[in-house]
Amino acid sequence: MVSTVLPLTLQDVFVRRRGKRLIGPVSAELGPGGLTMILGPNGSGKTTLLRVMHGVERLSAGRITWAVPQAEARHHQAYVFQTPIMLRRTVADNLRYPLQLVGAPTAEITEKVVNWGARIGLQDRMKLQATRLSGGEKQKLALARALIRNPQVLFLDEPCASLDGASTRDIESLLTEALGTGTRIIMTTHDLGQARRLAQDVIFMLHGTIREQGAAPGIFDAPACAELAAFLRGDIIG
Ligand SMILES: Nc1ncnc2c1ncn2[C@@H]1O[C@H](COP(=O)(O)OP(=O)(O)OP(=O)(O)O)[C@@H](O)[C@H]1O
Repeated sequence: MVSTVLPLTLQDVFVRRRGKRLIGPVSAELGPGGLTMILGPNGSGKTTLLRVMHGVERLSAGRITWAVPQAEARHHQAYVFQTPIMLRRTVADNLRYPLQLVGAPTAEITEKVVNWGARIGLQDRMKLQATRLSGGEKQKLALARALIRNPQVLFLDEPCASLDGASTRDIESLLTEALGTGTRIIMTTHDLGQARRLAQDVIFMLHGTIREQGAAPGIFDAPACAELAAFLRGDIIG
């Protein structure tokens, strides 16, 4: 897949709510390809930054631009929340829904739903209410529902929080496959092992600003700032 929506550029972005600065100033450019991991302590602004990039957080100042108009860029993005939101419908219907929204042909929908149901190991539970799945199964379904439309850019907010090792491995496999087909991934995690396994580059947030940014694995082995070094050691910072 060749990305047409990237690069994504943030220029002096601020988000303020009720007199409090959540993030800012933040400037960054994200080019095509690869996985950017946003790291930082609780409250450092990771989720806010992700939501800003996805265009669902109102800016107080600054600019966000894509290579195409923002409305068009939105069509090529998907966002997976930390707590997966299931439609109160069957597993198959959850997979079908994003394809129906874009008016995909019925034969294509059927084929993709069967294919993705099998890829996430739910082929025997396609008629089960999605709300009855386990946490790990729900998160895999949420990810499949995001990937089924083959987005150019995928945002994920802590997709493996509170999942066990097996579910985390399954999710990471799906992400690696998506990367292989050209999907640009931007995500947050508190799991430093996962960050090292997946990241091609890192944005380290502290107090609402990007404190450090750089390519992996170098940034893990030789962080420039003391705060990132401490964070990677597992020290409590912030
Ligand atoms: N709508 C809002 N109004 C006021 N404050 C908010 C709002 N949304 C977020 N915040 C605050 O902004 C700060 C950044 O929040 P954010 O969720 O982006 O951090 P985070 O790095 O993702 O944290 P965590 O690791 O705990 O998920 C926090 O102090 C949070 O309480």
